[in-house]
Amino acid sequence: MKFAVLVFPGSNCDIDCYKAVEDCVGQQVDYVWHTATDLSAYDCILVPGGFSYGDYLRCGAIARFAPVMTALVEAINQGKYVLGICNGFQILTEAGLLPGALLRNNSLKFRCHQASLEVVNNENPFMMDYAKGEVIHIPIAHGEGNYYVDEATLAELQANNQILLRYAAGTNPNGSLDDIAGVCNKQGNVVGMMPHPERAVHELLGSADGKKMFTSILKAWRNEHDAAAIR
Ligand SMILES: NC(=O)CC[C@H](N)C(=O)O
Repeated sequence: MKFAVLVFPGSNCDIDCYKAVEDCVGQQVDYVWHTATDLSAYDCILVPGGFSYGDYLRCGAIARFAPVMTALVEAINQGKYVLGICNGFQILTEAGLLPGALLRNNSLKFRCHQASLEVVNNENPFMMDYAKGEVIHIPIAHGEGNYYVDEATLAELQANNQILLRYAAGTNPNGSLDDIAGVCNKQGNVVGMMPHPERAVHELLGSADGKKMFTSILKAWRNEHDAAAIR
């Protein structure tokens, strides 16, 4: 399985994502610059956190126009796996690849601390190794993580089981609607989340709870490919 980590001017979690792939699943991984126009070599594309284009206009609002985004849409349409983390999540919503928008935290402060999350859906390919209802600890670090969707879209997300992660009851750090910390698209191959699983891949970092996102996606990819080989 081959991973890509997209790099925009201002990305600052690209190295963490790269190392997390190496450490958690030992698979091939490349950095892919925002000007790239071909992602056909990759099975899973990580859109890392940071401050792409300095967060000017709005977080993710400029990155969505980068040349690599056309290739990303193609990859998504081919069913490849995409995980947007923090600024990556913001970029995916700005690009219309995930529903909703990330508004300023209701505190108007940048929040940077360990967060407790509840696994809402473990049927998604990125979530298979977690148990449904499990509480996990993954850090957050954002100023604009306040997830918002209109009422009709929220009902759709709930009905389609597209909410993957919620902040544990009473711990919502940013005002997100319905305590939402992570969602997927209707097809399930595109996931966006504000917490940083790549920063929680070893006990030495304070938690290893993010590791299963990487092991899950490898397992999902292998299952899919074994099934294809049998057919
Ligand atoms: N860690 C991040 O990716 C931060 C995202 C964005 N710059 C924010 O502050 O909301």
